[in-house]
Amino acid sequence: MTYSITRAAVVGGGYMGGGIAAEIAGAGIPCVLIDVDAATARARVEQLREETAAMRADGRLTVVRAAAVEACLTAGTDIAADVPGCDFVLEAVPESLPLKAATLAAISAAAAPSAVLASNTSTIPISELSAHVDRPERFLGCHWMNPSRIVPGVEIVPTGDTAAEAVAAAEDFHTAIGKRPTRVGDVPGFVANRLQHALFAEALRLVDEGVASPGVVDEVTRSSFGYRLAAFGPFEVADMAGLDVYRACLATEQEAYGERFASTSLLDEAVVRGHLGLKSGHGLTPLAEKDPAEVARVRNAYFHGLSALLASVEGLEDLRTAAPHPGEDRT
Ligand SMILES: NC(=O)c1ccc[n+]([C@@H]2O[C@H](COP(=O)([O-])OP(=O)(O)OC[C@H]3O[C@@H](n4cnc5c(N)ncnc54)[C@H](O)[C@@H]3O)[C@@H](O)[C@H]2O)c1
Repeated sequence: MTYSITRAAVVGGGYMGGGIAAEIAGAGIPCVLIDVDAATARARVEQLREETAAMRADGRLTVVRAAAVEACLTAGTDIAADVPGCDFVLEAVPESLPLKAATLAAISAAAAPSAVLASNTSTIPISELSAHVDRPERFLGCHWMNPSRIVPGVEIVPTGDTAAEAVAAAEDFHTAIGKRPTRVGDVPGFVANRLQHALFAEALRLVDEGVASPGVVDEVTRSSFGYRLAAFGPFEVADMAGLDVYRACLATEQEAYGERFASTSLLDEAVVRGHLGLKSGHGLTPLAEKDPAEVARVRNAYFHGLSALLASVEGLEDLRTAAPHPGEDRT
């Protein structure tokens, strides 16, 4: 039987937890927000209600969703009082192992045995946290992305102990509230942050080596490969560019920068078999098997749409213009 989530709690109502609680409530599921104390939770819920009204006024939220936030989002008192009646409890306190361990232990002690418990940790392996809950079979990672009220992706991270039913419940729940859950393995940083942080670590090295300033790294990223990433993932991009091309590029970079740029057997074997991506009709993703003209048409439609969108977003360029420091005379 499918596990039904009819009442949820989010513990830690900060930047992420507040938005997550509002999203759950916006889908019509009663959600209680718990923070360090009742007054903090009340203030945060009030702020989320104001944010919801502003989003509604801007046309970025439907009347139904805004009304659901109003009706379903409440401020809690504490874990012991509010967690027992919930089927799903998400921990979203700051990224500190001891703090998360203590919070999860308190949640676990208060929760019904059948409740699904989750952590929104960005990088801590879920198996390290699962030692602090009584029922590891009901515990997993549910990693939302920032800003949580808009970005659809949620990484679902089971451990070796998580029961299949709890994983299915978390996936069904996130789908039902309008998110795009994706199951991934339990490693530090999971998939999203391991990729993001690899990019950031390399960006730091480029600046450190004097190759480019932070502003130049950002501009190159935005104006080149960053353009693609909302529509095409790295494997699809490689299939479009040519897997032999990517392998040759990696070989040059491996020679210069070492093992972190090494190819793997997945890419090597594809190239040896002549599976070079779109140009050979076989690659690492279904996109490689599509009609190249159709891929180009869809890709270009997306690029043109993105160009128009970027040009239409008011204030975007202002974010990149250095503002005078308070008291600084720029006249
Ligand atoms: N900020 C991001 O972009 C982002 C994105 C994805 C995931 N995350 C993860 O989400 C989690 C929360 O991050 P954040 O950015 O929302 O942090 P935050 O500092 O904005 O919010 C943390 C909240 O937890 C509350 N809190 C602290 N101790 C508590 C306790 N003992 N009991 C209850 N509440 C407590 C704080 O008062 C605060 O409201 C972290 O694990 C972080 O890594 C963050």
